[in-house]
Amino acid sequence: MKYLNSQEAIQIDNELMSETYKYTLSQLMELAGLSSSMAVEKVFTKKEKNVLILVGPGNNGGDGLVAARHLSIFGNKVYIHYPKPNKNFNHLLRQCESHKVLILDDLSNISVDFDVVIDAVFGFSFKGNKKKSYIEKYLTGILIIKGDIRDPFGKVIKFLNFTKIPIASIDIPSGYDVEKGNTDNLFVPALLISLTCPKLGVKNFKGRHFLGGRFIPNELEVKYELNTPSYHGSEQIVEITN
Ligand SMILES: NC(=O)C1=CN([C@@H]2O[C@H](COP(=O)(O)OP(=O)(O)OC[C@H]3O[C@@H](n4cnc5c(N)ncnc54)[C@H](O)[C@@H]3O)[C@@H](O)[C@H]2O)[C@@H](O)CC1
Ligand SMILES: [K+]
Repeated sequence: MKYLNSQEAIQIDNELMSETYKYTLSQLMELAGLSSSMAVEKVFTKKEKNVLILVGPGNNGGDGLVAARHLSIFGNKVYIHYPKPNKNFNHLLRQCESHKVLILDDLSNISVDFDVVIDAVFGFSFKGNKKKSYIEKYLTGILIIKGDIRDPFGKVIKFLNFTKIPIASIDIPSGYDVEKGNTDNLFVPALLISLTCPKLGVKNFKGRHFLGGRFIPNELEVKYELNTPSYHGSEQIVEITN
């Protein structure tokens, strides 16, 4: 199967929503979030789990909001930490609320015993700024997160780095370089749900790895030589084995 570079991931996303293929973002996000929630259910089999979802500012965060709704509908107790709400996704937030998803404002003082934390902070549009963080290291002598992640998300990635709760990442672990991967020695998730196709940065990922987002027309599959594994029957996810 092909592993996408950042340019290809953006290009395929744009093509899906072009005049040729006419998908809307809402449709793609619904399928991305649904498949992510199904992979979490498959791997974390406990009933009525406590699930925490860390929601970022872009479309990866939107996938997280959709997953939150489905996981709640599946019978879990779902909380979201959503420090910078995106007004484009107000409808998704309202749907979460109406499906009893709770909002957790503060990550520093958690009283719930979570079974899994879902990383829906950044996807394929994450940009680190190495130069600035190396200057900071030179000035302070300390380098905790080298990727220069702007707050409030610096704190969220720090939480992922230190937590003992198993992590499930949507599309790519947040803070990883989309092409070079975990160059900053960040957390390693137990589960990864790649959408469309995995990104180059997770080529050496060793945990449970699923492909989701079953929306690629065959013409695009052929054009980009994706060679994705076949989904079975009505399944929305397929496990990738190395
Ligand atoms: N075709 C696909 O595969 C689909 C992808 N979707 C999702 O969309 C994601 C890509 O979404 P977007 O392009 O909106 O971008 P992301 O969700 O990857 O993140 C962009 C946001 O992160 C912020 N950001 C980037 N670098 C930062 C830094 N160093 N510090 C702080 N903030 C930073 C940006 O300001 C922007 O708000 C994919 O990874 C996937 O999860 C789905 O929603 C729909 C279909
Ligand atoms: K992510």
